[in-house]
Amino acid sequence: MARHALLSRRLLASRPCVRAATTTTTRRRAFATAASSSSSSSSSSSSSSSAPHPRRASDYRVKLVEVGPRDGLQNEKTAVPLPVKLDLIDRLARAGMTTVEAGAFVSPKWVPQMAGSSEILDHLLGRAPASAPAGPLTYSFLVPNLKGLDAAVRVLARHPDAFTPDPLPPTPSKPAIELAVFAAATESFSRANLNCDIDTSLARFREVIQAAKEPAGAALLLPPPRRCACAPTSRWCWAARSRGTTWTRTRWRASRRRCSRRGPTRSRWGTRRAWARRRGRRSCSGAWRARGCAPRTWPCTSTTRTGRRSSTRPWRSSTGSEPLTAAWPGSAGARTAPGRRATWRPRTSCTFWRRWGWTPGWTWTRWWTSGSGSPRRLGGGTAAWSAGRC
Ligand SMILES: CC(C)(COP(=O)([O-])OP(=O)([O-])OC[C@H]1O[C@@H](n2cnc3c(N)ncnc32)[C@H](O)[C@@H]1OP(=O)([O-])[O-])[C@@H](O)C(=O)NCCC(=O)NCCSC(=O)C[C@@](C)(O)CC(=O)[O-]
Repeated sequence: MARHALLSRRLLASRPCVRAATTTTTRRRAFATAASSSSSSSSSSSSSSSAPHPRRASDYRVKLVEVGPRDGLQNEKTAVPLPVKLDLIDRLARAGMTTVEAGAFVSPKWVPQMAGSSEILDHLLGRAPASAPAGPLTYSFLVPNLKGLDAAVRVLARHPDAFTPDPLPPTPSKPAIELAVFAAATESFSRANLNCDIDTSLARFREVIQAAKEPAGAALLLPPPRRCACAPTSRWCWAARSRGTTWTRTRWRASRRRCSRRGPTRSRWGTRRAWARRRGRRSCSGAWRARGCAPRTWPCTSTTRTGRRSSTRPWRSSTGSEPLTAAWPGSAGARTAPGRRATWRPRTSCTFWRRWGWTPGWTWTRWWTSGSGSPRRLGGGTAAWSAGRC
């Protein structure tokens, strides 16, 4: 499944007018990282090939974001009833996920499956604490523009005391709510996905963030970028990054023109590498830094060994200046969609993280026993979905 990854930044919804010190600090740190790296990349000095940044244990933090209820279900052709979606979200929480992307405040004409995201957020905030999942949770929702932000803030304003304001950690009875804006790295995907070009989507990005800073209404803060990745050719980007390719704003623009003009025609790894070599082996991570975001999450969406090896490359070669977090879509949700294979089977994911010394905080057994992965055990089961009985 050819997946384009998207840049998305996380907006944390917090109680109206509560400012989040940690997020601001983190935000400064994230932008400082971005600023310092963009200044170093613009000087295109060889400083980047200087001694790698000493690794710290904290650099090996991996935050797994389960996006199944959004990315997995948004592709469903038949309408998935609200109880089934809520059941999936709760089962993923019981499986030990700490951040679950539960919906998207987008146009129902574009993504009909996400039409009920307001109800989902309403339910998650309005239910009795007794029925809340066992552990602290962050629920994340995509927001593409002001209209989506407005819809989300309306729900949040109805439950001002039902969620934990940033930067306080979520508690079992008070989840954290995260709103993510997202843009694409290629013009074609931006038009297909957001009906606008990248610059317009980034302008919308800016509008949403400025609106979020309005004193009135829920204070939405811009925390460090949560998800940042590259064009369809991201795998060769990671390879180039590991060779310490530096990046300048002009190079990024030139490469983006090339990227948007001609991506690799075939998806074979070798072709992409040759394509990348002919085009100067650009690394996208510097490009995103040049745009003011430090790559924090590399979606691992490849099931091939090459893909897995290349997706670990940034972690091996990372200067350690920013903790990388990993998000991979649909490990649970995609399996739940009948007939659709997960981009990464959860068992593979578990083994993969353990091999790299990370503990994903959930186990394959807990995931499976929670029933997140078997359509038959969700809500009324697949048959009910197709029959629309639920
Ligand atoms: C962004 C828009 C809305 C622009 O779409 P547009 O048509 O340019 O927007 P518009 O302003 O012209 O509005 C068109 C209609 O949508 C309504 N509208 C406008 N905005 C909203 C909103 N926020 N919520 C609800 N309704 C909205 C608006 O009110 C209007 O309704 P009408 O007046 O015609 O009745 C549209 O392109 C859209 O919704 N796109 C969907 C994007 C999306 O959700 N894509 C899937 C997620 S990204 C993904 O899956 C990849 C990822 C992240 O998973 C990465 C990976 O997997 O690797």
